[in-house]
Amino acid sequence: MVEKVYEGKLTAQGYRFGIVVARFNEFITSKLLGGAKDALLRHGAEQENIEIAWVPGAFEIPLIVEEMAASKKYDAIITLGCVIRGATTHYDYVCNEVAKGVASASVRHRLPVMFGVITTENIEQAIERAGTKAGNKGYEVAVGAIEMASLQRELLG
Ligand SMILES: Nc1c(NC[C@H](O)[C@H](O)[C@H](O)CO)[nH]c(=O)[nH]c1=O
Ligand SMILES: CC(=O)[C@@H](O)COP(=O)(O)O
Repeated sequence: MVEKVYEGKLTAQGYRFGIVVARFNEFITSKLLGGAKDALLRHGAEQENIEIAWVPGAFEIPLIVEEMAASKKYDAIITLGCVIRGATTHYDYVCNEVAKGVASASVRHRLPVMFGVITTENIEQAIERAGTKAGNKGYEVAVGAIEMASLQRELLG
Protein backbone atom coordinates (compact mmCIF):
# COMPACT_ATOMS: atom_id res chain seq x y z
CA MET A 1 0.00 0.00 0.00
CA VAL A 2 1.50 3.35 -1.12
CA GLU A 3 0.44 6.59 0.63
CA LYS A 4 -1.69 9.03 -1.37
CA VAL A 5 0.26 12.23 -2.13
CA TYR A 6 -1.33 15.44 -3.45
CA GLU A 7 0.87 17.92 -5.32
CA GLY A 8 -0.18 20.77 -7.61
CA LYS A 9 0.98 20.79 -11.22
CA LEU A 10 2.62 23.80 -12.83
CA THR A 11 0.34 24.12 -15.86
CA ALA A 12 -1.83 27.27 -15.78
CA GLN A 13 -3.99 26.53 -18.82
CA GLY A 14 -7.67 27.00 -18.08
CA TYR A 15 -7.16 28.60 -14.68
CA ARG A 16 -8.40 32.14 -13.96
CA PHE A 17 -6.12 34.55 -12.09
CA GLY A 18 -6.78 37.88 -10.40
CA ILE A 19 -3.86 40.17 -9.63
CA VAL A 20 -4.10 43.04 -7.12
CA VAL A 21 -1.11 45.36 -7.42
CA ALA A 22 -0.27 48.50 -5.41
CA ARG A 23 0.81 51.65 -7.24
CA PHE A 24 2.89 52.93 -4.31
CA ASN A 25 6.59 52.34 -5.21
CA GLU A 26 5.44 51.65 -8.78
CA PHE A 27 9.03 51.52 -10.01
CA ILE A 28 9.21 48.25 -8.04
CA THR A 29 5.64 46.94 -8.23
CA SER A 30 5.57 47.27 -12.02
CA LYS A 31 8.53 44.86 -12.13
CA LEU A 32 6.73 42.47 -9.80
CA LEU A 33 3.68 42.62 -12.08
CA GLY A 34 5.81 41.92 -15.13
CA GLY A 35 7.32 38.90 -13.40
CA ALA A 36 3.91 37.57 -12.38
CA LYS A 37 2.44 37.96 -15.87
CA ASP A 38 5.53 36.35 -17.39
CA ALA A 39 5.21 33.35 -15.06
CA LEU A 40 1.50 32.85 -15.76
CA LEU A 41 1.85 33.12 -19.53
CA ARG A 42 4.96 30.93 -19.72
CA HIS A 43 3.14 28.24 -17.75
CA GLY A 44 0.24 28.26 -20.19
CA ALA A 45 -2.28 30.76 -18.82
CA GLU A 46 -4.46 32.47 -21.39
CA GLN A 47 -4.22 36.28 -21.54
CA GLU A 48 -7.99 36.54 -21.18
CA ASN A 49 -7.83 34.60 -17.91
CA ILE A 50 -5.65 37.22 -16.21
CA GLU A 51 -7.35 40.25 -14.65
CA ILE A 52 -5.41 43.06 -12.95
CA ALA A 53 -6.63 45.60 -10.37
CA TRP A 54 -4.44 48.54 -9.34
CA VAL A 55 -4.85 49.98 -5.83
CA PRO A 56 -3.20 53.12 -4.40
CA GLY A 57 -1.09 51.35 -1.78
CA ALA A 58 -0.57 47.99 -0.11
CA PHE A 59 -3.01 48.88 2.66
CA GLU A 60 -5.84 48.84 0.08
CA ILE A 61 -5.00 45.37 -1.21
CA PRO A 62 -7.17 43.36 1.22
CA LEU A 63 -10.40 45.10 0.22
CA ILE A 64 -9.98 44.36 -3.48
CA VAL A 65 -8.86 40.82 -2.66
CA GLU A 66 -12.13 40.47 -0.78
CA GLU A 67 -14.11 41.76 -3.76
CA MET A 68 -12.32 39.49 -6.20
CA ALA A 69 -12.67 36.45 -3.93
CA ALA A 70 -16.37 37.10 -3.36
CA SER A 71 -16.95 37.28 -7.11
CA LYS A 72 -15.89 33.61 -7.43
CA LYS A 73 -14.41 34.53 -10.84
CA TYR A 74 -10.88 33.36 -10.02
CA ASP A 75 -9.03 30.15 -9.21
CA ALA A 76 -6.29 32.10 -7.46
CA ILE A 77 -5.46 35.68 -6.56
CA ILE A 78 -1.98 37.19 -6.57
CA THR A 79 -1.19 40.28 -4.49
CA LEU A 80 1.78 42.47 -5.35
CA GLY A 81 3.17 45.44 -3.47
CA CYS A 82 6.28 47.00 -2.05
CA VAL A 83 6.37 48.43 1.47
CA ILE A 84 9.64 50.14 2.34
CA ARG A 85 10.30 51.18 5.94
CA GLY A 86 10.33 54.96 6.52
CA ALA A 87 11.11 57.06 9.54
CA THR A 88 7.97 56.19 11.52
CA THR A 89 6.05 53.11 12.62
CA HIS A 90 3.63 53.44 9.69
CA TYR A 91 5.48 50.60 7.96
CA ASP A 92 4.58 48.13 10.69
CA TYR A 93 0.88 48.93 10.57
CA VAL A 94 0.71 48.69 6.78
CA CYS A 95 2.61 45.40 6.64
CA ASN A 96 0.69 43.75 9.45
CA GLU A 97 -2.73 44.67 8.13
CA VAL A 98 -1.94 43.63 4.57
CA ALA A 99 -0.57 40.26 5.64
CA LYS A 100 -3.51 39.60 7.97
CA GLY A 101 -6.06 40.72 5.38
CA VAL A 102 -4.61 38.56 2.62
CA ALA A 103 -4.28 35.48 4.80
CA SER A 104 -7.77 35.75 6.30
CA ALA A 105 -9.42 36.30 2.92
CA SER A 106 -7.70 33.21 1.56
CA VAL A 107 -8.94 30.96 4.35
CA ARG A 108 -12.39 32.57 4.57
CA HIS A 109 -13.05 32.19 0.85
CA ARG A 110 -11.17 28.86 0.53
CA LEU A 111 -9.22 30.42 -2.31
CA PRO A 112 -5.45 30.57 -2.90
CA VAL A 113 -4.38 34.17 -2.29
CA MET A 114 -0.65 34.64 -2.67
CA PHE A 115 1.26 37.20 -0.61
CA GLY A 116 3.54 38.94 -3.09
CA VAL A 117 4.00 42.13 -1.10
CA ILE A 118 7.69 42.70 -0.46
CA THR A 119 8.41 44.35 2.87
CA THR A 120 11.89 45.78 3.04
CA GLU A 121 14.13 47.95 5.19
CA ASN A 122 15.41 49.93 2.22
CA ILE A 123 15.13 50.45 -1.53
CA GLU A 124 18.11 48.25 -2.29
CA GLN A 125 16.40 45.22 -0.75
CA ALA A 126 13.29 45.97 -2.84
CA ILE A 127 15.30 46.21 -6.05
CA GLU A 128 16.99 42.89 -5.27
CA ARG A 129 13.57 41.20 -5.03
CA ALA A 130 12.12 42.79 -8.15
CA GLY A 131 14.25 40.97 -10.65
CA THR A 132 17.88 41.25 -9.70
CA LYS A 133 20.03 39.11 -7.41
CA ALA A 134 17.18 37.84 -5.22
CA GLY A 135 14.94 36.93 -8.13
CA ASN A 136 11.51 38.36 -8.90
CA LYS A 137 8.96 37.92 -6.10
CA GLY A 138 6.16 38.47 -8.61
CA TYR A 139 7.27 35.52 -10.74
CA GLU A 140 7.74 33.41 -7.62
CA VAL A 141 4.28 33.95 -6.17
CA ALA A 142 2.61 33.53 -9.56
CA VAL A 143 4.12 30.05 -9.89
CA GLY A 144 2.89 29.40 -6.38
CA ALA A 145 -0.60 30.51 -7.43
CA ILE A 146 -0.59 28.01 -10.29
CA GLU A 147 0.50 25.20 -7.98
CA MET A 148 -2.08 26.07 -5.33
CA ALA A 149 -4.93 26.31 -7.83
CA SER A 150 -3.95 22.94 -9.25
CA LEU A 151 -3.55 21.37 -5.81
CA GLN A 152 -6.94 22.60 -4.67
CA ARG A 153 -8.59 21.21 -7.80
CA GLU A 154 -6.83 17.87 -7.23
CA LEU A 155 -7.91 17.76 -3.58
CA LEU A 156 -11.53 18.74 -4.25
CA GLY A 157 -11.80 16.57 -7.32
N1 LIG B 1 4.57 53.69 2.64
C1 LIG B 1 3.97 52.78 1.78
C2 LIG B 1 2.60 52.75 1.58
N2 LIG B 1 1.81 53.62 2.25
C3 LIG B 1 0.45 53.90 1.83
C4 LIG B 1 -0.57 52.87 2.35
O1 LIG B 1 -0.41 51.62 1.70
C5 LIG B 1 -1.98 53.37 2.06
O2 LIG B 1 -2.15 53.52 0.66
C6 LIG B 1 -2.24 54.71 2.74
O3 LIG B 1 -1.96 54.56 4.13
C7 LIG B 1 -3.69 55.17 2.56
O4 LIG B 1 -4.60 54.21 3.03
N3 LIG B 1 2.05 51.86 0.74
C8 LIG B 1 2.83 50.95 0.05
O5 LIG B 1 2.33 50.15 -0.73
N4 LIG B 1 4.19 50.97 0.25
C9 LIG B 1 4.79 51.85 1.09
O6 LIG B 1 6.04 51.85 1.23
C1 LIG C 1 5.80 52.14 4.78
C2 LIG C 1 5.40 53.55 4.88
O1 LIG C 1 4.26 53.89 5.08
C3 LIG C 1 6.52 54.53 4.91
O2 LIG C 1 7.08 54.58 3.61
C4 LIG C 1 6.06 55.90 5.32
O3 LIG C 1 7.24 56.63 5.55
P1 LIG C 1 7.36 57.43 6.94
O4 LIG C 1 7.31 56.38 8.03
O5 LIG C 1 8.73 58.11 6.89
O6 LIG C 1 6.21 58.40 7.00
